[in-house]
Amino acid sequence: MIEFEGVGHRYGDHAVVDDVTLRLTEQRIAFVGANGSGKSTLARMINGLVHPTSGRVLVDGVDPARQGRTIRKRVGFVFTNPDSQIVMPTAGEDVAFSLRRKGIPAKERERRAAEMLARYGLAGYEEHPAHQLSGGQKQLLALCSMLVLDPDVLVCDEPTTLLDLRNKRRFVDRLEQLPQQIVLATHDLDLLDDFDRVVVLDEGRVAADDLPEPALQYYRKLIS
Ligand SMILES: Nc1ncnc2c1ncn2[C@@H]1O[C@H](COP(=O)(O)OP(=O)(O)OP(=O)(O)O)[C@@H](O)[C@H]1O
Repeated sequence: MIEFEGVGHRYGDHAVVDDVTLRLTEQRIAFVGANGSGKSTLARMINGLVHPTSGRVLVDGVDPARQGRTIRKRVGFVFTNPDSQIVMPTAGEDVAFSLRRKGIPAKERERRAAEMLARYGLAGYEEHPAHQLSGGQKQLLALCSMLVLDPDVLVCDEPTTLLDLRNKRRFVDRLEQLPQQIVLATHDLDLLDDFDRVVVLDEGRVAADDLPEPALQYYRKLIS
């Protein structure tokens, strides 16, 4: 369970998140809101990339602001731009690199990397230069490199912005099949029909928190 308890965040005098209290127990949760409404800031707090300036966040009782290393083993984060996440020259090496601290022999790391790539539509791409993959393939590679670590929770910050419509759909279909709890910050409202819960943010506050249909209806009115 992910808990936000009276969470606020300020940059200087500017409050970008203001008194957010949420208990997130559902499997598929989305944060939506206008540009600058605080989606990324909240999402980043779940794995300790950003710390609250007031209140606290707990993930299964662990505070990411205090136990960042522990939390990052349990919470995987997929960024908007996969180039910021891809660190190795080839796709296979990139996925295998994630496993470097697990004490797994090199051959087994390679095998697991190939298996993960195959599962996400990148079979045979082990030797492919990672930076020559298409935008959509890079998104999938970033996802593979995260999922190979088998996190409990997956936080995705606008992971579909570089994808065409078909790949957006595919990406979200794949997310939906995962056993992990997923928190997705997104502007792609059409992808959220099957989500369990949509939290609408407005100027750093929770403006609506509901099933996708009523929450998105509220949001569309808010921005019209
Ligand atoms: N490092 C920073 N320093 C100062 N202000 C920041 C910093 N990071 C974010 N902000 C501000 O915090 C506010 C919320 O930003 P955030 O990225 O959480 O919004 P968002 O809802 O994810 O927006 P978008 O949809 O544009 O990605 C914005 O006004 C942004 O300018």
